[in-house]
Amino acid sequence: MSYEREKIIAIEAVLAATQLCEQVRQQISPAAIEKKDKSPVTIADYGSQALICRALAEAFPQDPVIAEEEAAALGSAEMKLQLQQVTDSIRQVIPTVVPAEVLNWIGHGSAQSGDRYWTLDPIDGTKGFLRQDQYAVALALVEAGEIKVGVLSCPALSLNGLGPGLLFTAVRGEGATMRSLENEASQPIQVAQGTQNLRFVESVESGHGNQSQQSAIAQTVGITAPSLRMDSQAKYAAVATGEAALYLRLPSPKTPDYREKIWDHAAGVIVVEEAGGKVTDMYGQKLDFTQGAKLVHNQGVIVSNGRLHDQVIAALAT
Ligand SMILES: Nc1ncnc2c1ncn2[C@@H]1O[C@H](COP(=O)(O)O)[C@@H](OP(=O)(O)O)[C@H]1O
Ligand SMILES: [Mg+2]
Ligand SMILES: [Mg+2]
Ligand SMILES: [Mg+2]
Repeated sequence: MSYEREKIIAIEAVLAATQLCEQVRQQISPAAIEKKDKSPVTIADYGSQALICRALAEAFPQDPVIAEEEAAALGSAEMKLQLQQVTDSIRQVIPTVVPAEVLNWIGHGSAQSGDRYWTLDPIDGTKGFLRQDQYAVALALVEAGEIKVGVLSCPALSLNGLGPGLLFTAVRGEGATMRSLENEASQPIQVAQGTQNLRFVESVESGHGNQSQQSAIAQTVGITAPSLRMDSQAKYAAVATGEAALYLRLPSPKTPDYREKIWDHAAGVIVVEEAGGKVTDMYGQKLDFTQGAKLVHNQGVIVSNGRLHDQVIAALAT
């Protein structure tokens, strides 16, 4: 089966959402709203989710969407001003939009499961976005547990003389490509083949991983360079393009029972796999995208150029 239409709609939606995020980031310094779990969210997270969910609902009305943000949080009485700000940010794209529609579109992303579903992170790396650092807009299509399409926009990323602002796309069996956000011309990407750029990437946020264990494992497999710390799924892009050989995300000792969210990985995983790399959990198991919003059967995420993978899993087992 061809996924051409899915790819085109996903790219168009992610580009529109990226533009909204960049406008929010550049016009005003984005303010953080605190969610129930104490993590931050912004006007741009909600605006991005609304735009992408609207596009998916229109093009693929049967497809469930499992997205990060919740309409109920933005729809409460004390959030009236923020809902208006989200609506205003969307008005630049859809002049007639009203707040109730915005809430409906965001709510379209509240699916819990599906055999064929989309998963969306409207802004991945919200903490990076707030620091004017790396962030991503990440959208993927999953069918029967297999990621089929991934679109990953990294508005603050520069690589190989392109950017800032890169878009990564992958379709299962068709390879992965990269282009600048401004220019449609795309080029195939590949993970590092030899020993060039023998370094690893990890989160900026120390609470999203185990940095001391990550350094120790990297050293065990022969990586002596200090880590490149980056917010968001831009880390997957770094491995997919050969900028880094490895991305390590081991469970934080502060949150040992944390389970990774599917939208934090799906788009990045297919981009790396189609660029020739490998992704598993810390035990070498495939990430299981059949269990709803969380990767309940997996812990830790190891992303590599393939060549280093078995060594890393072996080092973690000792
Ligand atoms: N204790 C934890 N361990 C691992 N990931 C966590 C975490 N708490 C939050 N996260 C996730 O880490 C993501 C950011 O990853 P990174 O640190 O690689 O930039 C967040 O995505 P959002 O920013 O979309 O909320 C959030 O889902
Ligand atoms: Mg979040
Ligand atoms: Mg995220
Ligand atoms: Mg997010």
